[in-house]
Amino acid sequence: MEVNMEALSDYMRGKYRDIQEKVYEYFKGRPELQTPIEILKDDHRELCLKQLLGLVREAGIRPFRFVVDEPSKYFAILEAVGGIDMSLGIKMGVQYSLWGGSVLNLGTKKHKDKYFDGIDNLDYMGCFAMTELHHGSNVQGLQTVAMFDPITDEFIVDTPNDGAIKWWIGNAAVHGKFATVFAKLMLPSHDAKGVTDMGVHAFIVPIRDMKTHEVLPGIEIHDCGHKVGLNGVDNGALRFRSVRIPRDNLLNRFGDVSRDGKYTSSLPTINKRFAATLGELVGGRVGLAYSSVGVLKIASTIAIRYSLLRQQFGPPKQPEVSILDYQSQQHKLMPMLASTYAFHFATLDLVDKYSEMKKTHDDELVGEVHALSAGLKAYVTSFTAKSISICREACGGHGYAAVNRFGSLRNDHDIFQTFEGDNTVLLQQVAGDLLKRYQEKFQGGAIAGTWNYLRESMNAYLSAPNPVTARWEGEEHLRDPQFQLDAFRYRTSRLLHSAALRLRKHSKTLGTFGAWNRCLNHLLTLAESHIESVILAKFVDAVKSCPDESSRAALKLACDLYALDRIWNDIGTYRNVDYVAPNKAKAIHKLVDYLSFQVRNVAKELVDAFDLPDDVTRAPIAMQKEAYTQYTQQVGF
Ligand SMILES: Cc1cc2nc3c(=O)[nH]c(=O)nc-3n(C[C@H](O)[C@H](O)[C@H](O)COP(=O)(O)OP(=O)(O)OC[C@H]3O[C@@H](n4cnc5c(N)ncnc54)[C@H](O)[C@@H]3O)c2cc1C
Repeated sequence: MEVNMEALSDYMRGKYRDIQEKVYEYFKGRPELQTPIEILKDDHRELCLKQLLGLVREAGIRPFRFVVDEPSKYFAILEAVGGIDMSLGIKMGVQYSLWGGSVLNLGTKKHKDKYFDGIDNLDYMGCFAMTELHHGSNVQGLQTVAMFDPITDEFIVDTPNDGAIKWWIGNAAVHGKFATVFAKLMLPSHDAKGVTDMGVHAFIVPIRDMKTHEVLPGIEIHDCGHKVGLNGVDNGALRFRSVRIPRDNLLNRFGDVSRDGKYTSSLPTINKRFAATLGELVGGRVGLAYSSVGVLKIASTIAIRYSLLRQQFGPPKQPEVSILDYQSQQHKLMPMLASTYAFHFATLDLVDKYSEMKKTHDDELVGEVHALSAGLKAYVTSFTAKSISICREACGGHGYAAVNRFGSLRNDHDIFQTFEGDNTVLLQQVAGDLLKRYQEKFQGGAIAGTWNYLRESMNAYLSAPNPVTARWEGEEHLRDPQFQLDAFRYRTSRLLHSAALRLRKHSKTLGTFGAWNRCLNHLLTLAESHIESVILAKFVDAVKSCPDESSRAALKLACDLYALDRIWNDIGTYRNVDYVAPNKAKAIHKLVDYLSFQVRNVAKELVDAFDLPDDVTRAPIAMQKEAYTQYTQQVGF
């Protein structure tokens, strides 16, 4: 199959390739800003700061203005910067999406006026201090307090016990001047308790002197130390002892305190305010899902370029064959390549939806972006984390040389599964959301947006599988997107329906919490199944919309492989309920192997279309010219 490379690259490029190229060009021209393979933690942190300063002050790329106004552009910069050094991507994310984003999204005009320029030009380096030693995922369990003092018109921020020490806070150990601190807002009251807890709010707390950079009185900061990866980011732990901040430092978009100590909010309950506050922070998740695809592109590009080059064994008296010609290598790498494409389109769509949500604040879209960002972040980052190890192994011994990148990619990316919401916790939000929609459906309500498909597939599920189609095994049928989508959706509907029944049954004896835990693995499978369905639907659309015929054909191969590989991975489920008869299961398996072989034949083109220059992939074994020579030179020959 001949693929029109220009057309395919164009289709994949997206609107913001120019700014990504500007990032690549800048770092190409500044070799002293390249992160060396071996670097000490403290040097890495300083280098990472220099990289960020260079990007903003020298290259003139100012990401902050895009955080709210043009998020797609912001995420494109984030992806490119992450390709330079993932620590840089995360440091930039801490500065602009977390610290900056909290000021813009949780604060009001007075905060924007006061802090925007300093955050933008990096004079005001800042932190996002949510996690505590004892509480990460359970944000409502945070214990830091901010007590209002009506006499001085200030809040007094305190760490009441060791468990409440803020932990893991990016930019805190060395560079941060400010922190957005999440704390329980306490107001003095006239009842027996003497205080009222208004729930978790965000406050701007200066942590270092603007001129001397000394840590301010009442604040104690320690370094969280050397980490498994991302050592260019200075994560620190903070303790507050009666630190006074002006009342104005409360980020007061969702709740405010007046001069005389009265609390006002447009939202009626602590839970609603908490949900609104956390809801404003989904941008971080969108960014991680999107950047994780960027990492997967780099890892799969290195592994596939090398697998095309590398030759081992062959038929007797004939030249050796490329290792990508082995079925086992195709099995490791081709479904991964297909998934990378699938995730590319799904996360681009998420970014578009997020940008739209930021403009319209439409309620339906807000709900959709929340569930989708949680699901995609969890699903994609888990997949990428596993894939990097597969890539390393697929490249044999040379995959283990640090210069070929898999070690740092794996170590730096690993934590994507945990921060901005632990994946297991996020998937539960997706499952909870699906159950809510399910109940709404049975109460006669409408199912819209991403969940739309459940309307039909739930009905299909509730009637028995069709014994005739269960036997259809022709390639045309198996490659029909309708069959693939129906199969994915059938599985989700089945898991959803059975989860709802099981939860109802167990909650009678175990209560809601106990029943949820009893069904937890089932619920996680449900969430993953839903996300896979959403991803497939986006991929199918992307194939259809591709204007160039040859690119469309290559994408269709990848899409079919993505779909059938997933069905094959879960074939037990389909067989158990006779959705797929034995002959069909066998045909699916054969077709997955055949499609892997077909995708192998366009693997070079599919990888090239990611358009990652050699100075971004950087692994010598994956250079597009003279890879072996560059590799030997690397070690000194
Ligand atoms: C490098 C790094 C940088 C970070 N940067 C920041 C930062 O700048 N600011 C900030 O505020 N925080 C930051 N964090 C903290 C990060 O957000 C938290 O680590 C994350 O939210 C997870 O919380 P936890 O570590 O307490 O994990 P836990 O919640 O304790 O999770 C531990 C395990 O328990 C499981 N678990 C927890 N709850 C459930 C449940 N309900 N059901 C099933 N399983 C469950 C999880 O799946 C996980 O496997 C950072 C962390 C790291 C490591």
